[in-house]
Amino acid sequence: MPAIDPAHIPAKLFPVIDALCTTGAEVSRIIARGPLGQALGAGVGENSDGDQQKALDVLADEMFEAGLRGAGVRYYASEEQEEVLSLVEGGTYAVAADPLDGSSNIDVNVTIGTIFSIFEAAGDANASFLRPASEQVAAGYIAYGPQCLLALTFGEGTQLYVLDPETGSFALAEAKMSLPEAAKEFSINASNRRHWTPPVLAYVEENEAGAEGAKGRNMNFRWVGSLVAETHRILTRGGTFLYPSDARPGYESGRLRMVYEVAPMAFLVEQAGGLATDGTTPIMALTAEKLHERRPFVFGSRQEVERITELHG
Ligand SMILES: O=P(O)(O)OC[C@H]1O[C@](O)(COP(=O)(O)O)[C@@H](O)[C@@H]1O
Ligand SMILES: [Mg+2]
Ligand SMILES: [Mg+2]
Repeated sequence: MPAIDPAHIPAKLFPVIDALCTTGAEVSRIIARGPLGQALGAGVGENSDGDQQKALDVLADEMFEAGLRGAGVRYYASEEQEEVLSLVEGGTYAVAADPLDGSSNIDVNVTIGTIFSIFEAAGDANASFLRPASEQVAAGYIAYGPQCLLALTFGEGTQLYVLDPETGSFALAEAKMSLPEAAKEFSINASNRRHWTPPVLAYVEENEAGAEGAKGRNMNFRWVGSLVAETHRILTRGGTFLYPSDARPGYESGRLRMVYEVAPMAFLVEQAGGLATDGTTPIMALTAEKLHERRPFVFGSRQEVERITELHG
């Protein structure tokens, strides 16, 4: 039995998507065993961005690399690897991944995930990924939460699948996700308030003023610390997410990485009817210049993202 219902997946891409799902289901089983298995949240080193690596970051990276190699993928770029890995000579696709997103939540049983972006392989390893986000042929995330979910796009809407624990295969739950145009919730790491730029502070203050302010309605606040969980909530019931640039050293372009976090999430969000920008410019119009480069990231309900752009004007 394939690891995902093939009905809505382009045939050419099916082996790659099936490998991502097979691996995702295995990662999900390891996470579900938690402390009964190996110490998933233990620190084991540092990645090229200087982030601490947890045991599960490294394990998930190895598992996705092996799965994609088995599916004939040409190039694999990962948050956990300094350089692009060449997997299978002559392979058609290049896959970038954040194998384990939300590492700080591994030990506390809060939703974590895997994010991936797929391009057709280009002339060389780096050129396969350093290109406009609009050239992605597919993107998705797997959310390891109360349910194990997969959101997936091929540029014709965003599909939602759920891993059926009875069969071990992802089944279609929603053929076309639709992100509400108006938002009732916003998400930003509020502990960085003193470092924000004036437009970001102005947006948050508008939300805080609620019904008594210019906005004329109340906004609720949420911060999980897992981009995958945050994106899934916003795709489901609307909202906005901001990880802007701020005045901390090293945060000139925010925290999130363009190639394997920002670009794939932007593709999924826009295909569900939302907007995704760096504060002003649509992410899908941007091109990464370096594999691990960061980008300020703002996405979510259309009306809110437009308001944030206006405040930056
Ligand atoms: O530490 P902060 O500022 O809350 O940042 C949280 C953000 O960092 C991330 O955890 C980065 O991802 P990784 O766990 O893959 O490094 C995002 O999932 C999340 O949105
Ligand atoms: Mg991440
Ligand atoms: Mg990660």
